[in-house]
Amino acid sequence: MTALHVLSADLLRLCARALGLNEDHFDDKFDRHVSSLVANYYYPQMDEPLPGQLRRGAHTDFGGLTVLYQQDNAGGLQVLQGENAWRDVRAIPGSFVINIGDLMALWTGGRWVSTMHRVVNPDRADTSSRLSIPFFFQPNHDAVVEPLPPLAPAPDQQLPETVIAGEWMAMKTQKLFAPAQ
Ligand SMILES: O=C(O)CCC(=O)C(=O)O
Ligand SMILES: [Fe+2]
Repeated sequence: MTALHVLSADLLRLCARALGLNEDHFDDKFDRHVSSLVANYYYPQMDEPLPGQLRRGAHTDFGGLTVLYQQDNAGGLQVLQGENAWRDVRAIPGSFVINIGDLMALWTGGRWVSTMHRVVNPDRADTSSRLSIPFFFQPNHDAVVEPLPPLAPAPDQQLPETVIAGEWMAMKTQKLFAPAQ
């Protein structure tokens, strides 16, 4: 957990530099970060999935950045490229996948995209399980998140103007666990 935090903090400094900011720009937004390390275990699919059922439905991650380990050679993770092209993200041994989360997207006025991703079902003959371990690097609960000057929201983005990080994450979590309509 410490190593993941150190890595994420390094990535955040790189993000700040890439945005033309001082590298410590995000420090006071993450000095009481509420990050989590999660293990996703996907059971072997012995029965045929229901129509439209995925191993993991399409979503964006809620927070700042995600550092994702996925089990070597398991496959299944896909990211949305453009409007409707899903692209496989193969596991490269010894590497992590880094996702931009909703709050980082908001900081950049939508110029950096909060990656829509999903996990598709294996072939019917493939009854292996799958493991992934994301580290969700989440800002302080009370961090105010809004587009960084001079990054006004890009006109084609449907992003809120400003959010409190904790409120945003609570709202997204509630939606995630809400019964299907
Ligand atoms: O299992 C994966 O590769 C992705 C997991 C994921 O997207 C998540 O936990 O938010
Ligand atoms: Fe995710």
